[in-house]
Amino acid sequence: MWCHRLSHLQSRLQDLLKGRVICWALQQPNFKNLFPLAIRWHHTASKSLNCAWQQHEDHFELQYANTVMRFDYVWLRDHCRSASCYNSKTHQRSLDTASVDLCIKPKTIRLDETTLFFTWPDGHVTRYDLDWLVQNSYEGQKQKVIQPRILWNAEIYQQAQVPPVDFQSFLETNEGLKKFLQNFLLYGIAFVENVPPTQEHTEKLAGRISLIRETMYGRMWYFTSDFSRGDTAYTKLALDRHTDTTYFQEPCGIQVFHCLKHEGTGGKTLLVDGFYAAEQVLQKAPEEFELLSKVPLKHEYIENVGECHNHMIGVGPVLNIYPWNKELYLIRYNNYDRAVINTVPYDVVHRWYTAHRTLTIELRRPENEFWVKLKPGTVLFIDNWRVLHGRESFTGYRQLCGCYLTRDDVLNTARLLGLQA
Ligand SMILES: C[N+](C)(C)CCCC[C@H](N)C(=O)O
Ligand SMILES: O=C(O)CCC(=O)C(=O)O
Ligand SMILES: [Fe+2]
Repeated sequence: MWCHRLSHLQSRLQDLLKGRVICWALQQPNFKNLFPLAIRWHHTASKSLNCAWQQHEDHFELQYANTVMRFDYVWLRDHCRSASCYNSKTHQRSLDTASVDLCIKPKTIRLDETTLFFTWPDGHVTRYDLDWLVQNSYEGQKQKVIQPRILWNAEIYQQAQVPPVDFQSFLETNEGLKKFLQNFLLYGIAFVENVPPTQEHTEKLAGRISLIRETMYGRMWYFTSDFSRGDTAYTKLALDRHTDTTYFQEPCGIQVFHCLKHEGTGGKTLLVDGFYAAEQVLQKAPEEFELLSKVPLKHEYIENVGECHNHMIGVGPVLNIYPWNKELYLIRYNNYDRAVINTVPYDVVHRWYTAHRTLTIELRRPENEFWVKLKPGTVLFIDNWRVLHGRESFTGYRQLCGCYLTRDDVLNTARLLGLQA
């Protein structure tokens, strides 16, 4: 199962390398071979509809829209959309699933046009629209594109010439906002220009797409190299590529940076697409990719500076993938904040270090590094679940403001504007 998925991803790496949009949908297995030939199928009267179904002992099988689907009877009863089972105003289930007999089977099944009618033993009737079943079945879902992304290295990103969105159009038009979010979803980074260089305007910008995620650093943060907090970010030192807040159970979804002032040298920002690097690992060493996605580790933040006392711990693997389709959705990579490894037995930990090295080599390839000098007026949004950031050491006075955003609310805004997220 795992190997099947890996080879499928590998075969599309050529596309990735060219920086094209990729789809993460699984290949559909050939169900035809799974069934004996002597099955009595119910076919639709109209040939054009091209639908066939049959009632098995423990499941219902449907062929429609070039998809072979199998449904469990409890699942079917649980997804009844009748007025007594489902509130279509609130989109919430009213049916108590625990009241459904786990051995339930329909008494009768009938098809009328494009609607299936199931009559259950107690006389309750459920209707299913055929298209609804295709869209909501496991098999139908697997064929869907999940999140279109353009994985990038420096050249791919620069050649794409993604235009920054103007402050006014971002704030005042849905087109501007949508364009911005589209770029953000595709690349994991996006820029807004001509922003008045103040904390208030940065906050206004953030509020347009999401809720600000308040953390122990505050709601909006505003920092210089004064070591006011117990973290290297508050110094002039260089910071290697990393994602932030790896020590939260759910790392912050989005990071917003606005450089309000810099009188000095250095201080360029480094950006690296973590998903691009992970794909390289998947291609070159699939078993290492798998290990990085399976071994949980702790990250930790211990602070005792002045009035600030914090101790945060987050546990999870470096690569987080959805179990049902193996889509990578979150990279947790911060070598500064990685805690003592005590969740991994000795015979696995060495292989883990090897896998971590492979990923680090990919993340550090100069061709994967996109460097940019942040200037007052330009606000950078970073998908902290995908793109790593870092900075060059610097001299002089440098002032950065920004905030974290809740990921759910950014995606909510994107969906409301009609984007796939
Ligand atoms: C952005 N801001 C300056 C507020 C916080 C910096 C947090 C730094 C921490 N080591 C981490 O990577 O999470
Ligand atoms: O100073 C910078 O440019 C970024 C520092 C950093 O990594 C952070 O604040 O999360
Ligand atoms: Fe950071």
